[in-house]
Amino acid sequence: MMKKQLIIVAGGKGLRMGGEVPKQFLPVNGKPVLMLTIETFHRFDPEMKIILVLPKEQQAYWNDLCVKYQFRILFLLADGGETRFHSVKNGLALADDDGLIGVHDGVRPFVSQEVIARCFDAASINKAAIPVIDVVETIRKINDEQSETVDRNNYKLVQTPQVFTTSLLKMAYGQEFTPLFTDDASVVEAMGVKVALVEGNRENIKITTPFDMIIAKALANV
Ligand SMILES: Nc1ccn([C@@H]2O[C@H](COP(=O)(O)OP(=O)(O)OP(=O)(O)O)[C@@H](O)[C@H]2O)c(=O)n1
Ligand SMILES: C[C@](O)(CO)[C@H](O)COP(=O)(O)O
Repeated sequence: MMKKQLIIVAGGKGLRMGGEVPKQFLPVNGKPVLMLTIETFHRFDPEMKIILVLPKEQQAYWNDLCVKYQFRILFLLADGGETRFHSVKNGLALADDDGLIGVHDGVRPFVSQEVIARCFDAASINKAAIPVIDVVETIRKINDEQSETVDRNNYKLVQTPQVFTTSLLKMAYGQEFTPLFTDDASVVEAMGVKVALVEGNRENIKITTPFDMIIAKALANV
């Protein structure tokens, strides 16, 4: 079996959430979101090496939270960067060179064990795998002043964890940044590598806005 590593990115500003406390530290079910996310992956594989990316200025607060909540899962800490791309790159610098590596948003605590397994299994065969779900609403494309309905069957919503062979991801993150790199698959694809799609889970929301916190609290009680 291939060795597994994981980068959890929580280095963003959370501007769309707003508020004083960064969204990854907001409590859901009595615990900071980020702890729920880390626990989910530790449950999947307690041997997995976890690299957590956090803004430098939040690291002391996080360490205090770990003491307060008696959080015992081990992780390495890397500094957040200017964009998600730069945060992942900082995390990758602490990763070993071999095996598989996943990248997961710290604010997606509800990824299922089945989806994590599916992503790692597919990546062990295809080198690159990401979870996606169907679009459940009609999509409209805006063209200047006009707009038109497009066929939603041509689109998928993309989630994390996005899993790759570590050698491939390290090579991909050696490329120069472009704003089109909004996830890890887009970075790998820029090298001409095909990414396999596996089924994600609808609960695997990215907690982005205050509305998502309402959903998160409801999901935690299901
Ligand atoms: N410079 C950045 C930007 C984003 N992220 C992480 O990437 C994930 C997805 O980003 P998103 O949820 O959209 O977070 P923010 O960029 O923080 O949100 P916003 O755009 O509202 O400021 C989050 O876990 C976020 O912390 C990161 O590690 N470093
Ligand atoms: C990586 C991601 O979660 C895939 O859906 C997403 O692109 C990150 O969110 P952002 O708003 O683009 O930072």
